[in-house]
Amino acid sequence: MQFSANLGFLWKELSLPDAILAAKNAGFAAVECHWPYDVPAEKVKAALQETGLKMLGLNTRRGDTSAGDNGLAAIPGRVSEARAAIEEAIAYASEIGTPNVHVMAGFAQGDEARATFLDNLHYACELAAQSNITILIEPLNHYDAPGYFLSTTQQASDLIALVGKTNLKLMFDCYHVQLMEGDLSHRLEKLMPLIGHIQFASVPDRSAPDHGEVNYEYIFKLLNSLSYPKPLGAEYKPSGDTSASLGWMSALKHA
Ligand SMILES: O=C(O)C(=O)[C@@H](O)CO
Ligand SMILES: [Mg+2]
Repeated sequence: MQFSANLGFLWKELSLPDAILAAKNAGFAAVECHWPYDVPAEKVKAALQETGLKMLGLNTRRGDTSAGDNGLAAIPGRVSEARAAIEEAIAYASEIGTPNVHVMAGFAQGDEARATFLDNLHYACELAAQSNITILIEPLNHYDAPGYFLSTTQQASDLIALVGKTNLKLMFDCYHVQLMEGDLSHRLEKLMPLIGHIQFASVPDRSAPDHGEVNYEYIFKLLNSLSYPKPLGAEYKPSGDTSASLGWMSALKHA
């Protein structure tokens, strides 16, 4: 198994370029991040080149977080902001060689939100295809993100079918899926053709994946048996120093 360090949570105290170096030194095969926009893309690109790591994914900007925004793409009346965020994310990803962009839906419910999300996803997929980029959508759990538009894998599968683009995939975050739906093994097997990236953390406390209600040794063995080819995203919140939280890596690498 190979792992991707999610630098939105790991080595958060370091600048993004330094966090990339730390991930390399700790033995990660790749990195991913949340919102890299405060760092010029050339600096991130230089760190990726120096380490030989790929940045597997990044997110669209969330909007005005001080006003509570958590994404824009499903919010009726904010289409031009949502599309600007999509354009910015695709341009940044394309500059640093990132293959996936997670388009964040935001807090909204109902038919108008769904229609808005579908239109914006269509727009994002067409634009991303020009740079060979995949668009990801990620169901988030109701405890951390109450009222978020996208909360289940069923909803995500329906949206992917409706948009009908081969570069629209599911971000299967085991942490969120376990909290909302459980049945991880069957869901991973069933949804494998739709999955663009997988993330993990302990459940329910979202820290290192060496305790809690999910047995990741079992899950990673299953992914191996399904020949899942990509690094798995370690997106957890270390309870202290990131480097001291990595005991799980050697234990799970050979799952
Ligand atoms: O919270 C998560 O899980 C993520 O993957 C973020 O990128 C989006 O909030
Ligand atoms: Mg996630």
